[in-house]
Amino acid sequence: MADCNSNCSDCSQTCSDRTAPSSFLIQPDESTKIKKIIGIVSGKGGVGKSLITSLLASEMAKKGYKVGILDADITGPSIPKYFGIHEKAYANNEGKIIPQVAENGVKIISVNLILENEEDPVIWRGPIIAGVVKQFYQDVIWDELDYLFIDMPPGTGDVPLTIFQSLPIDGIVVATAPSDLISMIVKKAVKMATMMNVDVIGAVENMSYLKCPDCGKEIAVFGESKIEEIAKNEKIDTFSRIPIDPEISKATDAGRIFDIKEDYLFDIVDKLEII
Ligand SMILES: Nc1ncnc2c1ncn2[C@@H]1O[C@H](COP(=O)(O)OP(=O)(O)OP(=O)(O)O)[C@@H](O)[C@H]1O
Repeated sequence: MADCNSNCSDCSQTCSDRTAPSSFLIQPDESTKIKKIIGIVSGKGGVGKSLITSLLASEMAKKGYKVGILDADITGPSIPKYFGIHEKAYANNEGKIIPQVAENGVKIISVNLILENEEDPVIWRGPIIAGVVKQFYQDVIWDELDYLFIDMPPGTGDVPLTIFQSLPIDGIVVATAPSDLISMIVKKAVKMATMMNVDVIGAVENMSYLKCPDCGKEIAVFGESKIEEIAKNEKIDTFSRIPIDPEISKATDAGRIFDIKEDYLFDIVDKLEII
């Protein structure tokens, strides 16, 4: 503009500087270089989002990538337990947080690594929780990562919204389970991502079936799989199914999720390599 004095506070013109939407994106520490940030979302808690996050991270680490997990499920953190981590994260001289590193090399930050007692409940209001998640991105020394997976809080509320607005998320993986209720709520999560201009990389149906150990027949314990229908309706081109597998509960209870041999998520993993 011809008569612009660069001081918007004493100018009433409606120029492009004033109308351009301001970005809420936050920056990580200057030593941090993250190539891809992937959120794992679910419309509803209890579908196995943390399991899917842990399996994806472990598969990518197995392929030789540098991987981190930011456990943003602040009120229900399960990631450290799945990787057998009980030590605390600590701060360096500059007050930056050093994440814990699992046996398979995956770097992890979670509220459970900073609470005095991992059984203590987190009774914080939304803005405080969102602030902690932002700190886990800004103030953690992640160094160089090929993939940072974010175990998002369930639902489409205040905290997931803040994460979508503040972190440069490259794509999401949607966690679901074979139930009508969950399928309906999944659509909300997908719509939220679309409204935030975030790509949906794929969907995973957890507890999709149980394989009979004697005859190999697939039993639809929680009802027939809905994943193909969801993928078609929501135009998601990649999906995987995880069965109910006693090896999974054994591995998570033992803190050794990286011992799971079956690559149930290979379709999603392949896609993550090319996005
Ligand atoms: N497919 C599965 N087979 C066997 N056990 C499973 C399976 N999925 C989840 N589990 C077990 O259920 C428990 C809860 O899983 P997980 O933490 O992933 O889900 P959640 O925290 O309830 O859900 P979300 O992370 O979506 O809020 C874990 O102990 C896990 O081992």
